[in-house]
Amino acid sequence: MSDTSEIDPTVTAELTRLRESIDNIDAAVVHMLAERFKCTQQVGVLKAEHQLPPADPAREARQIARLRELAESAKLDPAFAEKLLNFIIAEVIRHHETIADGAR
Ligand SMILES: O=C(O)C(=O)C[C@]1(C(=O)O)C=C[C@@H](O)C=C1
Repeated sequence: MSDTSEIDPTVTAELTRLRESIDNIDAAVVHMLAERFKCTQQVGVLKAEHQLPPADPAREARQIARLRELAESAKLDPAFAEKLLNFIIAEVIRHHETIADGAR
């Protein structure tokens, strides 16, 4: 059923409306992530300047616990929220390591 001419126009309109919201949300996610990475880049510079380790497992544990609680109250799968945060943090640590390598 890939031929849209066979789909009920009210269904197509509803699908379009929902996809417009999805596109707006995806744009917001990209902008929020860009802001987050701007902050973490500054953290990376600060850590490199003061010879602090790129990763802070204790901080991560607090972030994960907090995010899992937020996810639960928002009816989002806490395991998914944890995986997403870990994915983002792994990238941040990679950036921190690159900054630290450049400072040596
Ligand atoms: O808060 C820090 O120390 C950071 O470097 C930021 C951040 C994060 O992305 O939130 C990344 C790496 C650390 O292990 C913990 C948290």
